[in-house]
Amino acid sequence: MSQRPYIVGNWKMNGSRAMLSEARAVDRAAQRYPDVEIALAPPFPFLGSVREAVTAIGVGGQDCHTAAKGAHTGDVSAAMLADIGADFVILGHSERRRDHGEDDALVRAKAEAALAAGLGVIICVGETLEERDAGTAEAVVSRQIEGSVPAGESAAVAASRLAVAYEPVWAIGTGRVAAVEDVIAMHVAVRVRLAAIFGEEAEKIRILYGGSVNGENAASLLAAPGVGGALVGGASLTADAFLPIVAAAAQPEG
Ligand SMILES: O=C(CO)COP(=O)(O)O
Repeated sequence: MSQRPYIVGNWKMNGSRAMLSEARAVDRAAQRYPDVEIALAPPFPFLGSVREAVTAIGVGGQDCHTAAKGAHTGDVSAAMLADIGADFVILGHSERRRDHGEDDALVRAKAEAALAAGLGVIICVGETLEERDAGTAEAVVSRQIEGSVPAGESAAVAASRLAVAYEPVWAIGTGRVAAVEDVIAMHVAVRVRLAAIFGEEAEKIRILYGGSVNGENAASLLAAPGVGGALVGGASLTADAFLPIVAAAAQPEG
């Protein structure tokens, strides 16, 4: 894979202004890892401050609305994210699908809005434990890709600004990381679906793994064929926990 590995910290609904110091520490350390693309997605209230505090890493939101503006109390548009200097947005995370009833069609509409606003997009997919046990994990994830990826985009836009995060729901926040061979198989399934939509440019779309990634398991996950990076939750909340994952991405063979 030609692109740099992409290591993204999703702070979810965690943090305070005090965590700006963690973002600054990650940003300072980023200079040591020019071969890794590093980014953080803080909660909306802190997004602007983090953006102003860092220079070497990307900054993104955790959601956006489908509309550019209007009467949508509590929502944030992709245009607003772009306006404050955000680089990307995470869309369709399983926690939003669960907490806010987001379905594939809505995720796709948000992705279209975000790409139109010039942002990068990370679309999250992943099966539940019941679906994995029933042997339907690949079918579920293929269906999510088909439904939530903006197929009308040009392959060139997808190749440069779209990423997919495979995050098995049962591995998120549980300490139970997926087996490397399962991660490889799922990433192949995602890639096949993306290739059906975008043709050979789909090779360039980064597919990240997410779910209990930490400094110990990152090297073996990131060395797996087809794994273009990691979407990290709990271990992204401090620079001390996050930077070993970045270091593993710089030398994935460990
Ligand atoms: O959901 C995740 C990232 O988006 C993964 O969270 P954890 O790393 O806490 O398991």
